[in-house]
Amino acid sequence: MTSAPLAAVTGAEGFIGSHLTEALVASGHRVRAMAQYNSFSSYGWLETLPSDVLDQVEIVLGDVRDPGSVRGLLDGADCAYHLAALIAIPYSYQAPHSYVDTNVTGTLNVLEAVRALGTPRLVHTSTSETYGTARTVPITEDHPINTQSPYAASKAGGDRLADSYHASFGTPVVTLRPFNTFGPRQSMRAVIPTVIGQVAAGQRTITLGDLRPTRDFTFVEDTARAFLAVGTAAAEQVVGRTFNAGTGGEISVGDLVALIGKVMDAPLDVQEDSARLRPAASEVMRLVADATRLTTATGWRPASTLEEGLARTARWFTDPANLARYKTGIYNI
Ligand SMILES: C[C@H]1O[C@H](OP(=O)(O)OP(=O)(O)OC[C@H]2O[C@@H](n3cnc4c(=O)[nH]c(N)nc43)[C@H](O)[C@@H]2O)[C@@H](O)[C@@H](O)C1=O
Repeated sequence: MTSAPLAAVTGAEGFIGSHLTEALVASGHRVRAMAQYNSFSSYGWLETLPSDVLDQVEIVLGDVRDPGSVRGLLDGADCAYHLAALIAIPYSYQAPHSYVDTNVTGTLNVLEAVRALGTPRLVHTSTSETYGTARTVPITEDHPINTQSPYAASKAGGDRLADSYHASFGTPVVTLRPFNTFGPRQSMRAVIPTVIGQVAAGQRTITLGDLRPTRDFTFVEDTARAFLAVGTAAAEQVVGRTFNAGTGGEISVGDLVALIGKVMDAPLDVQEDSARLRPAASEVMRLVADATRLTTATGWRPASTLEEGLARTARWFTDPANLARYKTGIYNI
């Protein structure tokens, strides 16, 4: 009897990582999940997954900045999914060294472990932010890279390392470039949970930063399925390639607020807080995915409309049990 394939996941305790862990288990994988040690001794969102999922998950403490723990995580894995990253764009203006340590050196450590161990496949996580403000929409993978924040630069640095390892050593890496992912368990600092939280608290005037940027908001279960699709597709379809993952839909932040109001049955006004504005040349004004390459190679298509995803997200964030978890602070990852 052959045992279930083993997937090693960095960042498994985070927002997208925890959904990917569930999707991997549902599709018959065992998961070895790296959780970062912190003084709360928490395994982040992994702790909240149902026990029939956790039965298939081995949690190991580690940190992508530590080459030894990355190697231990990947040892014997059939596929590695590298999602651990610092992700908040505004904080990257304050602490750029931390972003390079985790997002660039951390990725280098994963690539080195894959090379040393001969891991059959690595799925590396990029971001739509690497494109900067779109010159043409929808954005294909051939769009120029234009990094407008230290965060985007650190992610592009990891992407370039991944490309160079494929070219130099034949490392079997696939790069997935998710557009704005949202859903249950997202950090309360992201725009959709911010608005839902304000509405749930009874506010009808919503205070945000810039209302003009447009984004392609993609429901987290669709993003998780995109990871699984590139992790399991035939090697010749995906290895050495970069794939956008997004719906192709476009909505401004201002119109998004109105849509959340519709979904939550609460007519909303919106006001701008200048303290929340990003430096003007750093804000990415337009991001919309062309995911044709991913659909052609793997058959992936988004299953949720924005409205359906928002409704599920609003239901989750208005459940007091879920909100209470954020009060500890340790789930804000
Ligand atoms: C793809 C990308 O996705 C995420 O980055 P994000 O785009 O910052 O995500 P978000 O959903 O919080 O913002 C969407 C838009 O909304 C604008 N916006 C206005 N006013 C507020 C506001 O008050 N709060 C927030 N959070 N955003 C605001 C903000 O300026 C931006 O234009 C990260 O996961 C990142 O890791 C990543 O890679």
